[in-house]
Parts: sequence; C-alpha cells; structure tokens
Amino acid sequence: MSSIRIECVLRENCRCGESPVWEEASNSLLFVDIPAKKVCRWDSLSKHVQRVAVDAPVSSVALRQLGGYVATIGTKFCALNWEDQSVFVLATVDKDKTNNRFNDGKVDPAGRYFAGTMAEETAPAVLERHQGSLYSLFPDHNVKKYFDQVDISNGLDWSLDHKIFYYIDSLSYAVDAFDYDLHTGQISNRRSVYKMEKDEQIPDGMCIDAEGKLWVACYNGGRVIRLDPETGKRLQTVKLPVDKTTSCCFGGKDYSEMYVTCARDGMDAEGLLRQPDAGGIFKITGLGVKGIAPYSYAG
Ligand SMILES: O=C(O)[C@H](O)[C@@H](O)[C@H](O)[C@H](O)CO
Ligand SMILES: [Zn+2]
Repeated sequence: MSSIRIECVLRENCRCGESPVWEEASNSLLFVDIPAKKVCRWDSLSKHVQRVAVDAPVSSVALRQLGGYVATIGTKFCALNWEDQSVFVLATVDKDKTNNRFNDGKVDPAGRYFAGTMAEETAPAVLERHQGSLYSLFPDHNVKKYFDQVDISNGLDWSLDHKIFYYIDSLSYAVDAFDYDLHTGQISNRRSVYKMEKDEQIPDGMCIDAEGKLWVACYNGGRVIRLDPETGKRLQTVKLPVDKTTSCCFGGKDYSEMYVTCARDGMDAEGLLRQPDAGGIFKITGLGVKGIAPYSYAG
C-alpha cells in the first residue's frame, strides 16, 4: 500500500480557490479565485505563479484546442488569451438575472464547455435559491440550456465510456447522474448516485479517476471523498488540514497526483489562525490511483 501525503504546495490565500485543471504541456496547474477575479497558473517545476485579473468573478477555467484558455466570467463564456491577458466574450447567459454568475465548469469529451450558474452569495451557501441553470457552450459558440431551478451549480464530469454525466447541485447534498449522448450533448434520466453524510457537509467540485470512481471535494467538510457511482458507496475519505475544500483534479506525472483547492472566505479570525493554509493549493500523493487528462474546448 502506498502512503498518502498531503502538502500545501502554494500558500495563495485564495478567497475562494476553484476549478483546478492540469495543463500537461506546461506542467502547470490552472485555477481561479472566484471573488478575487483572478485566473492563476502555477508552474509545478519553477513554483512560479502567474495571475491574470479579469473584470468579474471568474468561476472556472479550461484548456482550449486553439491555444490559450476558456473561462466563465460573470455570466459570460469567454476566451482568455494568456499572452496578452485579453478576454473575448463567446456567449452570455442569464441576461435577465442580474444577480447571477457562473459557477463550476468543465469541458466534455467532445470539446463542449459545460458550466452552470447560481445567484451571487451573501455568505458561503447563503443565496437566493433556484436561480441557476446548467448550460454548455458548443464548439460553434451556440449555448444549450439543460435545466433551471439550480441552487449552486457545482462539480461535473463524465464517465470513462462517456455515457454518463455526473453533476452536483450543492444544496441537494447529493451527486446525480444522467445518461449522456456524446454525439448530441443531450442529457436524460436524472438520478441520484450518492447522498452526502452529515459530516461530509456540502458537495462541491468533483473529478473522475482512471477507475471510473468519483472524487468529491466536501466544502466545510475538510476532505475529499472517493465514491463508487455504481454502488452508491463511499470508498475512501482523505482529510485535509483546511475545512473549506472546494474542488479537486488529478495532475502531475501520469496524473498520479491530486490537487485540491479551498477557500478562506467565510472563516473567522480564529479559524484562520488554526488553518493558516486556508486558500492554498494542496497536493495529495500516494493515492494509488491515477486520473485522466482534462479535455480541451473545441471552439
Ligand atoms: O466554489 C463554489 O462552488 C462556490 O462558488 C462557493 O461559494 C462555495 O463552494 C459554496 O458556497 C459552497 O457550496
Ligand atoms: Zn464549486
């Protein structure tokens, strides 16, 4: 058995770190700090961080086949040119909901960029309910809306055979699955595959591993959990030294390391003294399971 090691590799003091994405070509981890309106890229070899400021809360970032990145900024799907730090709007959603913003997003195996929205929070997990929707941006820049009535649109990923779409609406305290048609981007047959236990708190970001099991970051639960979506059972719990764990992805050599983001917002002074690495980037090694490479937006 390998032994698990957890290390804060970057004390970034993110207010709300999110959307970790491994970029193999640069040996880097991309992530965002949502309320700080920053997209960051941490070079795992030089340990150097680059930060690009944008003009609205940025909730997710993803790779783009044409080069550069895509990001969800405010209620806009955007292209982000890293070299000159310019942002180009590809599409806008929720135009009638001025208090909404995008939250978590990820690219599907066919290169569509999925992301959902939520009402802006007044405090972590405190917000006007049922205001969000789930969308995807097709490679031709058309937007498809899947459903509305979402509270906090969060973690998402696809099964290894691309036939299932996994999705988290945080305030449902569950992980859901849909049948997925990769050719059309349609989802159907929603069902729940895992119900959170009390001390696991709020389900947030999620990623799949190379064995088809799901890893869910537990906001306020200070842990990531590994779930078997077929049996609905939790297989493993990995605790971190911070409570507000927000998301996770695999990266590093052969995707054998896990990276976890977390938040500082919502912590009081005493909590911050106890958890000085809150808002940092954590690396977990020795899990004994690998992840898969992220997909790139095809438009
Ligand atoms: O990171 C996110 O997904 C949200 O934008 C955050 O605000 C918190 O995670 C949320 O409050 C917990 O549910
Ligand atoms: Zn999230």
